[in-house]
Amino acid sequence: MKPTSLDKSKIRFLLLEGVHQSAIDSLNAAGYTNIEYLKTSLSEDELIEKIKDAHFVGIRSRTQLNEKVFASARKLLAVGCFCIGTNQVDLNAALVKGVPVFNAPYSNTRSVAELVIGQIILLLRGIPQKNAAAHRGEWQKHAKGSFETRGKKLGIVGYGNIGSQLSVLAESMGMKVYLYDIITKLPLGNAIQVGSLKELMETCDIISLHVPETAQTANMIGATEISWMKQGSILINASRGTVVDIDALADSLERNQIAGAAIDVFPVEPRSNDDEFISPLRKYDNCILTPHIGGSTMEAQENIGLEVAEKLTRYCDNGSTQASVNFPEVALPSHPNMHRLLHIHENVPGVLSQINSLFSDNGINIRSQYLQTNDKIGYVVMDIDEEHSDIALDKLNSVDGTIKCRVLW
Ligand SMILES: NC(=O)C1=CN([C@@H]2O[C@H](COP(=O)(O)OP(=O)(O)OC[C@H]3O[C@@H](n4cnc5c(N)ncnc54)[C@H](O)[C@@H]3O)[C@@H](O)[C@H]2O)C=CC1
Ligand SMILES: O=C(O)CCC(=O)C(=O)O
Repeated sequence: MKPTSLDKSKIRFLLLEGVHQSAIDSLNAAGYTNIEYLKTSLSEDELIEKIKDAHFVGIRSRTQLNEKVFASARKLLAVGCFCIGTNQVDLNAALVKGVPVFNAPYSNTRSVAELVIGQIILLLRGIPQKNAAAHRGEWQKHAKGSFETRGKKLGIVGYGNIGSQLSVLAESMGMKVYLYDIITKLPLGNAIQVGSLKELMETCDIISLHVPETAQTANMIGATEISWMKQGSILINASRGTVVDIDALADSLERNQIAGAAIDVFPVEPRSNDDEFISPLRKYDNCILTPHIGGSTMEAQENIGLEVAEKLTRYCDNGSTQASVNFPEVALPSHPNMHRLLHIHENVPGVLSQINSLFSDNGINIRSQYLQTNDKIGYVVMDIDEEHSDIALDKLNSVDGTIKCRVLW
């Protein structure tokens, strides 16, 4: 097998936040062994230092890849988010630097949905309080405030991959499912889409949040929205910490307006397992607090490791950007016996014609050409004969608006 243009042993991966061993195994199997593996995330300063030499960086939800960090990422080719959410990455800063970002949009969705089902059962039975009391030596044997899930109304905010799976699981236990989403959805089973968040919050016994972190979802559930909830209802958040105003939730628990809550994600989360978790919710026994582990099962983490490592490998070996969250998507066939040029450029008029003229002026025959653009950048891939590779790369680097350029063989 011929090597790729960059010697694989020199391609450096920085994997943070203890991504699953399956990612390392997959990269090794593809010939990538230059891997720095850390169990924790890094502070901005540490990250700026480490990322300087990395061609690929793999993170989970804690590592913040902002514009300042990208500015020092001189060699960075791509980012792998070993999770669903990509809000921790400045996707635009990555884009304009010519760095595609990949994630794993499905692998942990079932794990989150299952956790929420468990939380609903526990909260409806008042188990968190009874459990805490038993640990203190108290015996609270009574049925007051304990309910079955059957017949209860579950309101799902954000009916995507997680919300819709939760819907199916909840219906199988006899719950009535309502949903609110900014997009008209095909409700699964007998679920009913309602027209407003207010209607959902006023109707349901349990509200579970499954929206991404966006400008629109920031503090989406504040004091006003919580005041719409029925007396004795339940709030669950396994989406992002920015979605719920924690002080407003604490106030509602303090006043016993809602019967309980389960919160997996927080506006500020400890950077490592050695740091203290600080939250006003700690004092409420009827609030299940989990350390952002909605998607943390062995099955999900193993699958995520494989999925994202494969996406990074495919981009490195073949140039394919399929399923990237920020980049023009180009799905590429293999390129046996040819050299492949990857050119990322600012999306301004005339780049392609400049490339084509430079190539024709220099007798470079383009065997195949693929182009995709978005509003900011263009990504053109060309397969050419080996003998023209050096001159072609040289010419491509002289094209106005070039952001990044490399060759694969
Ligand atoms: N706790 C954990 O460990 C995990 C948390 N997550 C979080 O869960 C989120 C949801 O995941 P998926 O279901 O896979 O995402 P998804 O993209 O499949 O679904 C999100 C849904 O929310 C809807 N939505 C967006 N903005 C909205 C708004 N303002 N109001 C109402 N609906 C809105 C979208 O239309 C979409 O249907 C992720 O973005 C991630 O932040 C994901 C995995 C694990
Ligand atoms: O496992 C993680 O670190 C984060 C999981 C998550 O929140 C996600 O997949 O979006």
